[in-house]
Amino acid sequence: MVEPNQTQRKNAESAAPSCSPCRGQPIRLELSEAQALLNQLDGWELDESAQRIKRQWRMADFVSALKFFNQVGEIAESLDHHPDLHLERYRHVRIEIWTHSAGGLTQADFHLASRIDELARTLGIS
Ligand SMILES: C[C@H](O)[C@H](O)[C@H]1CNC2=NC(N)=NC(=O)C2=N1
Repeated sequence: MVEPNQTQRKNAESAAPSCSPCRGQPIRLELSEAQALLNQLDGWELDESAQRIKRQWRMADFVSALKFFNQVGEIAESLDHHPDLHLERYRHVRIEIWTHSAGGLTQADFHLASRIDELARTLGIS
């Protein structure tokens, strides 16, 4: 299958209802809704406040971690939804996602997380 280019992907994402919190009034999820969506992801968990989701990976090395973050950044830009990226102790990465404008979790966070999972699987780091 031919992969869509960045513009095609952006157009497709613009039509995706899961990204509406990025553009309109963000709808904050109830805890039970967030937990149900969390169950569909690989390795993500709620943080202590239950207002964010987070996942961590150990990369091969520092450069691999930076490359991973660059690719995550491209996904974030295409969705206009941006995660908090942490790189500590040489190769330990942690990503936290929440919707700033909602002060908590929305569907857009889970959509972004699933795209990051897809990338991680492609890179063989899941
Ligand atoms: C103007 C722009 O669309 C908004 O600031 C977007 C950008 N990326 C974002 N990312 C996240 N995680 N939450 C937001 O509320 C958010 N808002």
